[in-house]
Amino acid sequence: MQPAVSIQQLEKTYASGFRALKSVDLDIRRGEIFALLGPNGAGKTTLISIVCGIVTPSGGRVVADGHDIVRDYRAARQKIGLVPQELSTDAFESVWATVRFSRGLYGRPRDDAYLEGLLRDLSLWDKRDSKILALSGGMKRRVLIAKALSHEPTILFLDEPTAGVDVELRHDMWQMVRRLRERGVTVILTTHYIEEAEDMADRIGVINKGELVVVEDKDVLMRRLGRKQLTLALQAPLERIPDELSGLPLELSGDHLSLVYTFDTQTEETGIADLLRRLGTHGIDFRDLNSSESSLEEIFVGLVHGSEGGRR
Ligand SMILES: Nc1ncnc2c1ncn2[C@@H]1O[C@H](COP(=O)(O)OP(=O)(O)OP(=O)(O)O)[C@@H](O)[C@H]1O
Repeated sequence: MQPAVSIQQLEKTYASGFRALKSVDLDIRRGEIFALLGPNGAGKTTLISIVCGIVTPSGGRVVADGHDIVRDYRAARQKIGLVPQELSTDAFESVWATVRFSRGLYGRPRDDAYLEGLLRDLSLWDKRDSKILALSGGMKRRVLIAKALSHEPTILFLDEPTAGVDVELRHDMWQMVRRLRERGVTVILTTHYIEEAEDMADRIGVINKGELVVVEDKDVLMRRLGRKQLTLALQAPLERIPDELSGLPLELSGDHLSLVYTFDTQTEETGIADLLRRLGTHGIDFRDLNSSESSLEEIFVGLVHGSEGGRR
């Protein structure tokens, strides 16, 4: 099946000479929720701005729903909805006029029933006659989403959707994203909140300094890169790890009361049986043990550090 968005060798060097994207290749599958994760300045906004036709690429090619975003700009743009970080809309217009106008901009025929449903879904129906100017920040954000969906796009971009958003809106937003996916809409969101990607995404792409460091199914990413830690609560404080055990991935806690053993979830042999036997030989007794998995956050930090030395 043709991908919803196909990005090939995408390059962006700004007029300042800054290279914001370095040969990015990425296919977004139809109907998936894709999270583009990366620290500030990584190139997330640049990437989506190019796909949405706001920023001109310096090289490479992007095809959105079968349309080349440069050669076939209007057709491509009609398929795409963008919820930007900032509101740039006519403050003196009413909510209703704003979404109707927005739909018209993309050449879609008038469909008041669709727009009514959209505003109801976003709890904006009661505010339809209010001027944007008079709305609260959260309500303005909802208007941005309504505008982005006014022309029934098949691909929706959300740029940092929940930065500075209250819990209720965040909840409504995720419900809406799931509903959109059920209808076959592809959703691409950028975020630097790991939990957001962890909660929402089917796949995750990590971008750092203009390079796509990894693209993976969320579950696979967490499994592949996940590490586990086994913490042993000791019976008695241990002054230091015996030399014979120093080759193991073992750390003594600051209070000398627990040992932490780190192992890979991928390997067949965790080495735990061996560890426990050797601890026994050294007379190190423990009263409790528990294991924990690394979070996506730890994986992310590891990836970003790992890419710092150069290309992978
Ligand atoms: N018009 C511009 N001219 C020069 N450099 C720019 C321009 N726009 C962005 N940049 C630089 O490109 C880099 C990537 O910016 P971008 O906004 O794409 O990052 P981001 O990952 O979206 O970060 P954030 O989460 O902070 O929005 C940054 O270092 C930024 O300073």
